[in-house]
Amino acid sequence: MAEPILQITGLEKTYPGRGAAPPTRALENVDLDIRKGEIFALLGPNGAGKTTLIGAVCGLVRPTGGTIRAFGLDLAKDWRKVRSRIGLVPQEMAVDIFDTVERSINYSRGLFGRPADPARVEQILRSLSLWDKRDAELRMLSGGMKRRVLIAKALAHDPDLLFLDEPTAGVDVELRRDMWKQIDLLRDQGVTIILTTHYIEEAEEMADRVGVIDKGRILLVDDKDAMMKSLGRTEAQFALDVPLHSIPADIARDGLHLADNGMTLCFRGGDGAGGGRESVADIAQTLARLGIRYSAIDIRESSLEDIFVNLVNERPEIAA
Ligand SMILES: Nc1ncnc2c1ncn2[C@@H]1O[C@H](COP(=O)(O)OP(=O)(O)OP(=O)(O)O)[C@@H](O)[C@H]1O
Repeated sequence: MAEPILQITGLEKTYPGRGAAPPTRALENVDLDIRKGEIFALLGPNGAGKTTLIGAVCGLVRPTGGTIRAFGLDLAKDWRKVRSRIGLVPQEMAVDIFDTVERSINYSRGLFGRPADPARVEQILRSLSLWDKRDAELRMLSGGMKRRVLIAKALAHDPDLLFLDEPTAGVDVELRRDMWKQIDLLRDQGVTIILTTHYIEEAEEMADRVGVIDKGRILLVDDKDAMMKSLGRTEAQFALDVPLHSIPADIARDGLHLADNGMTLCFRGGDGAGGGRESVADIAQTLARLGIRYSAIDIRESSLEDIFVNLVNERPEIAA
């Protein structure tokens, strides 16, 4: 197999403690390979280490251990070459706010050694609906427009690897749609994309692979579809007409319990590949045969969000 576009091995980051605060081990022995051209979603709760991981690859955070290789180069040795091929859309703007939109995009392009290319810059600005604002000072822009500028700045030097840190947190629907259009376009151009998101449905829709990180450790990395198949579950709730005091032996199985004082029969099980639905059909038929009536069945397949929450919650605490 071709060498991954990004190869992270044994990455460690411990932030030193300040005053009475102890040091924080933000990344613990992180191994991660990113394939060329994929969209990889990194999911994790607040403080999991997502921004630290991105920061380490983008040179904003100095790792305390491990190695990072990108494009076949060692980041520690060929820092400039590697960084010139990486784009980063950070969570917040940390730029000269008196600059104009166009100047700041041109600056970003020049920063990574790309020759001036007004046509390309115009294309980027137009694709993000920023062309009309090109002469506006950044400080005059709305929050949403600032986010668009951050994306434009990250794209200005045509990176091969793009990081988006919480790209759609707090943005309006229109910007979110534009953002995903952009990401689709970039994917078609062969750009590799790594994003962190709290909107798990977006990862579900867009990502090829998903990694779950919690407390500085990677818990799981898998193809999204495979993950949803192997960890997905079917959930069903039967709203009973008359309460049951116990589960009849004929339908007894793992994942079945009563709730609402016996008024709801709940099932959770299956394999995310249809097995759960068969069980639900079987339960429904048996209830009918036993003359146990119900007014409704509420059935749903678990989402990536459920899988993520379960993974993070089920993880045993690591002894300090
Ligand atoms: N500069 C810093 N100094 C000390 N501790 C830090 C620093 N930056 C982050 N941390 C700590 O490192 C841990 C990981 O933080 P990080 O920002 O990487 O998490 P995250 O997954 O990006 O969280 P969020 O989803 O809230 O952005 C947290 O415990 C955080 O408090």
